[in-house]
Order: sequence, then C-alpha cells, then structure tokens
Amino acid sequence: MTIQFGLIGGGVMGEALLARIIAQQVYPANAILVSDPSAPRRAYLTQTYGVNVTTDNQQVMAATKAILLAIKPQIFAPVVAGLQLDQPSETIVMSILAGTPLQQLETAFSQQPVVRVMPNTPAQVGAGMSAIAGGKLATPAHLATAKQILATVGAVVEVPESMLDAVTGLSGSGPGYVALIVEAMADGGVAAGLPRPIAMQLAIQTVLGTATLLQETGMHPGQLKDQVTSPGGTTIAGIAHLEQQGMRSALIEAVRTATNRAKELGKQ
Ligand SMILES: NC(=O)C1=CN([C@@H]2O[C@H](COP(=O)(O)OP(=O)(O)OC[C@H]3O[C@@H](n4cnc5c(N)ncnc54)[C@H](OP(=O)(O)O)[C@@H]3O)[C@@H](O)[C@H]2O)C=CC1
Ligand SMILES: O=C(O)[C@@H]1CCC=N1
Repeated sequence: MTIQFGLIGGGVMGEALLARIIAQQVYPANAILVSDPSAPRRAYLTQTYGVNVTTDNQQVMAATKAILLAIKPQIFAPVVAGLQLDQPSETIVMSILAGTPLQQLETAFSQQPVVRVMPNTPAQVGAGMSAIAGGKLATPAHLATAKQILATVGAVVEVPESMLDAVTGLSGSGPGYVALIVEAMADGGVAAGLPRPIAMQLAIQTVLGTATLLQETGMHPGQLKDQVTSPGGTTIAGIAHLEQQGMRSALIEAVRTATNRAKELGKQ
C-alpha cells in the first residue's frame, strides 16, 4: 500500500500521535511508515499498531500526505541533512521539536509546506493541547490537515510562531509541573496520615475536577479559590503557606525559564 503518513522518531510523542491517528482512522496502519534507530522500538511499534517500520528516514520522505518529525531537537541538523526533496511536494512536514524555528525547518524542507507544532503528553489519552504555526508554503488547506491530525490527540489552537516557545514553556512542559504538584499533594496526604493509594487518588481527582470545573464553567480561578476559602478555615491557612513559600512566583518563573530554554534549543 502507498505510504500516506510518515513518522521520523517513534518515541513517546510520536507513539502518542500514531496510536490515535490509527484509532481514529485518519490513516490506516498499513499506510504509515515509522523510522526509528532502535530495533526493539521498531518491533514494538509494528507489533502493537501494525505500522511499517524502517531505519531509513529517506524512505519516510516518500509519504504522500504528511510527515511528523518527532526526534529530539539536539539531533535536528544531522537527522534532516539529506532529507531535502529535489522537487516541490504537497506532503506536509509537521515538526514537534521544542525550540526549532520555522526558519530552520523551512531551510531543511524547502520544497514542502511546514507546520511547527507544540503538543503535550496528555496527547497519550486524547486530552492533549497542541498549538500550531504554519510556514510560508502552508496554505489554509495544509493547516486544516495538520489540525485534523492533531485533533486526534486533543485540542488545537493556531498561534503566531513568535508564541510557540512560550507555548512550550506553558502547555508543552506543563504536564511536568502538574505531575510534580500531584505528587507533592499526595506526599502531603501521606504526611498527614493517609495511605499512599488513597492520597494519590485524592490528589489526581482534585486536579482533574478543578480543571474540569474551570473549563466547563469558564469561572475565573480567583473566583473558584474564593469559593473554597471559608473565613478562618482550612483552605486559607493552606493558601497563606503557599503564598509565603512563593508557589505562585515559582510557577511563573518555571514557565519563563522553560520558555527561555526552548529559545536556547532553537539556537543550536
Ligand atoms: N515529551 C514531551 O512531553 C514532548 C516532547 N516534544 C518534542 O517531541 C520530540 C520527541 O520527544 P519525545 O517523544 O519525548 O522523545 P523520545 O526520545 O521518546 O523520542 C525520540 C525518538 O526518536 C528516535 N531517534 C533518534 N535518532 C533518530 C534518527 N536519526 N532517526 C529517527 N529517529 C530517531 C529515538 O530513538 P532512540 O531513543 O533510540 O535514540 C526515539 O525513539 C522532541 O523534539 C521534543 O521536544 C514536544 C512536546 C512534548
Ligand atoms: O522537555 C522538553 O524539552 C519537551 C518539550 C516540551 C515537553 N517536553
């Protein structure tokens, strides 16, 4: 069968997209070619999803609809060297590399429409958040195809490319921050005497429920906080401690620092 969709780098994020593209029948498994240097990884991907596998990135460039670049940004230059097509092609190149700017992508894939994307790990369960920015050759139709692919793993928003490093610092890296918060809240529960499994269930469901409440009602987080804080009660005592410890500014600086790191990665 003709290869329609190609994946270069079958790691965590590549697999997340692959799994849902197949499950949602955007492209059939036998029309997908994945390239990865690891033999066990290739065996796992082909056995789990029924996709074609290779070690040759050049083969993936023959895909007719879209190619997803999902390698680490640190190896961008050596991996894309030699992948340039010698004539114009309508096959979209979607890159999820943190920091790597459209300008570098468009130099490497000058014959093709390029879309820079920043997804996040909840993509694995279809609850991801992706932001996209199209390059010079990306038409509204190309962007629509990219959105259709990314919609399989969650919500999609289009932004100017200048915002993508900040997106990386916020929603790209954000699952790491939230995981840390969940783990620390569960640790607090254990410190206060709860069994670990119950503490973990409470922490996860509290984060999930709070996010769902904010999303479904459109309520401002400050209003939700006010609803929870009874005068002289427990929540304001906890919040006073968080404020004293600088949790708010720690999170603000985490997003800023991660954004700056994305910019550094793009300069390599
Ligand atoms: N993880 C995340 O939360 C997010 C990651 N990203 C971006 O996604 C990209 C991938 O990240 P992630 O999936 O976490 O990383 P992984 O390391 O899990 O995946 C990268 C994959 O690429 C493979 N690879 C290495 N060299 C080559 C090569 N020459 N040709 C083809 N494949 C190769 C790796 O194999 P091997 O391991 O054997 O080297 C690995 O399987 C990064 O650019 C990152 O910035 C974006 C948003 C979120
Ligand atoms: O940590 C990283 O560099 C990648 C990009 C966003 C999330 N993970």
